[in-house]
Amino acid sequence: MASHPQARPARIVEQHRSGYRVAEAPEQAQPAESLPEWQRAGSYRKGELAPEQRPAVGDWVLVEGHAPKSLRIVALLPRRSAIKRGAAGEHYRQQVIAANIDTAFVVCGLDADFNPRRIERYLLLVAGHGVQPVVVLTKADKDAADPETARAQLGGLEVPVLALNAKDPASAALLQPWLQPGHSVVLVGSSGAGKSTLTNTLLGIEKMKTGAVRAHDARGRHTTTHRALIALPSGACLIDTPGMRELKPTGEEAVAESFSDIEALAAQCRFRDCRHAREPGCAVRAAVERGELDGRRVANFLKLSAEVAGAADRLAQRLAQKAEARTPGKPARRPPERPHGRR
Ligand SMILES: Nc1nc2c(ncn2[C@@H]2O[C@H](COP(=O)(O)OP(=O)(O)OP(=O)(O)O)[C@@H](O)[C@H]2O)c(=O)[nH]1
Ligand SMILES: [Zn+2]
Repeated sequence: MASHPQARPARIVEQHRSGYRVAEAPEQAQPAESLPEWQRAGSYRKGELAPEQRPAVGDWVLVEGHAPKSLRIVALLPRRSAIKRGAAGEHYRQQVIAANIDTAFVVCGLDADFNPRRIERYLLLVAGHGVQPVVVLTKADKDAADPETARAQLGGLEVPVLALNAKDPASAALLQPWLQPGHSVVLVGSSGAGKSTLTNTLLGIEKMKTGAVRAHDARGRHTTTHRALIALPSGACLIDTPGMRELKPTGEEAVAESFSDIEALAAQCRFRDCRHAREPGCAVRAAVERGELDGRRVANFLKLSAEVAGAADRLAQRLAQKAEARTPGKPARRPPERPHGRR
């Protein structure tokens, strides 16, 4: 504020390829011009602003001027929390899904789309930084829905698991504890899970387009195409996101927190570096054999741990390269013949 005395705070409510929409009050979304360094989309090269350093939906910014002609963003304010994933592609990159979030609803249908392993992956990505995850199982009204079996398959989770009919306001009212005034909630989940249906029900009007799902696998058709922050009548802010096909970790996730049941058992394994495969005295495998722990959850824990460790290595490499590029007196680009990783 000191460097922009005329500026006013506003929140990013939509992010498009062509730019941002910001709001200074509910229902007041306006297109705003952004800083030139945020507009250079496309390939992220060394020295350029990384995608996670640009504003995302939910971010607070400072704006000057007035819509429709001269409203412009002059600064990005520090984030309280951010939900991120690893971006698709060869180079290490992060993508911010939503910023300044209190709660993440991980939405999954109680139909052919129900997949406990995918829910575990979502939970791993959204947890941490003060974001509280809640599993929301939709389509509980369908004949084939079996919330109790679904809950049993999610055994071990230490997060609330709710089953509801996203089309029914009375049923969606189960979510009210997380939709208090001033709270920000993001909806994540695969296409067709019912995120837009839930948004419309909570809003009381058909604001978001919803799509029919394919009968054979209950997958949706990616009806939602961009992220948007919506002010709910309850006073909460809700961010709907398009279904994500790929959910890569960034390397910053706390696997131990998402799988605290397995971590607690692992502390009792005979070997401290037990990989819970064939080692004698493995407490994790013993729990699986006693039927107290789902072997598929353990397999997913090992898979996700390896993915997070791999991403963490790539992140460390990127940070080292950046630090080197910033060292004064050194050329920003290394000659190609220098051996990789040397400082
Ligand atoms: N019976 C029933 N149908 C639901 C429920 N939730 C969603 N549906 C239906 O499932 C289909 C997909 O719902 P959407 O809300 O479009 O799904 P989405 O998660 O927003 O999907 P994307 O926008 O593609 O990411 C629609 O036909 C909804 O009517 C529910 O709780 N009960
Ligand atoms: Zn073990």
